[in-house]
Amino acid sequence: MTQTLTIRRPDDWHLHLRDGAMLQAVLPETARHFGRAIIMPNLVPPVVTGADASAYRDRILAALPDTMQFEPLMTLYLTENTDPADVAAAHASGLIKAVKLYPAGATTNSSSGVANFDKVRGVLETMAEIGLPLCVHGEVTDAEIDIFDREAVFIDRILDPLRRATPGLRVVMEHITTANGVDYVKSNAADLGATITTHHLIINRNHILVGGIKPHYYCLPVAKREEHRLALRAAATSGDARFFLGTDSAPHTDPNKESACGCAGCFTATNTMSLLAHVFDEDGALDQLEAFASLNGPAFYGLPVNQGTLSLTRTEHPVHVPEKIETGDGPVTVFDPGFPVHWHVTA
Ligand SMILES: NC(=O)N[C@@H](CC(=O)O)C(=O)O
Ligand SMILES: [Zn+2]
Ligand SMILES: [Zn+2]
Repeated sequence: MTQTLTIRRPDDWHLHLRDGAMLQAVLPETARHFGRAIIMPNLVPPVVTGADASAYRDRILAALPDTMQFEPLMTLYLTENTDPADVAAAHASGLIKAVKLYPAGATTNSSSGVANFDKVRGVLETMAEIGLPLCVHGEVTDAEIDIFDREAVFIDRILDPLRRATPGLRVVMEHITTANGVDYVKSNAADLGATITTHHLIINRNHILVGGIKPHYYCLPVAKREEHRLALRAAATSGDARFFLGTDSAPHTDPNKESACGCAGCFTATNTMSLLAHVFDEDGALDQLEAFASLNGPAFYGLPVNQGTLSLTRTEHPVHVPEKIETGDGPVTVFDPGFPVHWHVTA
């Protein structure tokens, strides 16, 4: 049976575009379907100042094919030396839409992140005053904390005290992976939101480890138990405006993933919208896909929804997705859900 769904053009509220040859190759994969994306600043070296963000934005727009329309929403990488005045100026000019907090050492390219939270208090207070959201990679890095507990411990030890110390600060918990994250968002007011990735709606930790290790399913925060995946699905498909799509599409070349010390990150830009339609269809929630992918994010960030629409059609034959995309840095494997997907992006 053929079935069609038309939604407002979606946005991606957490995206890694990288730079140079990788940027050139992955940008069209997102711009084909998405109107805007929050661009993660974890380049090497990171995007720290307004001047860095302006130059990176120019490189993104230069890499955008003429036939495509896409607006990069820039962010700054919070360091212990970040200048509140520079942040305020970059926000006032419209250049940046958020600041990103990486606990030092938590994930890919996070060595310049925050270790001593007292050092960023001034920036956070400025952000609360001007209404600029803080996007948070929510994992503690303490060696003695089990990697599967790092998100839950972060909420208790870092995030909740930080929010209490900075009233009015708007926070997005990025790529939540646990029921603890879902519950924490739900138990708070509208100044707290969360992004959920496509892959965390599909895989649990068994997918990574059972029957042989699957490097292309390894990302941070690492996928958790099935009960957590189900909590994420319930949140994403609920229509609750505090939950919205952030794919965390994070390209790494195959040699860097398929190695003795493989990089963290799943590349989902190519097939995210097909996968989401599949997931929402499976849960009988197709009518909530637009809220999750196209409406809730702009509402949180105080931006208008996109003009234009995206249509998806369910057909008898499954979608063909390339196994890899070629980049100037080497091949990048596209996330494979491990089941056939029948929802095609058709317009
Ligand atoms: N999610 C990941 O596993 N990796 C991201 C970093 C991040 O979002 O934590 C990356 O930049 O590769
Ligand atoms: Zn992260
Ligand atoms: Zn990310």
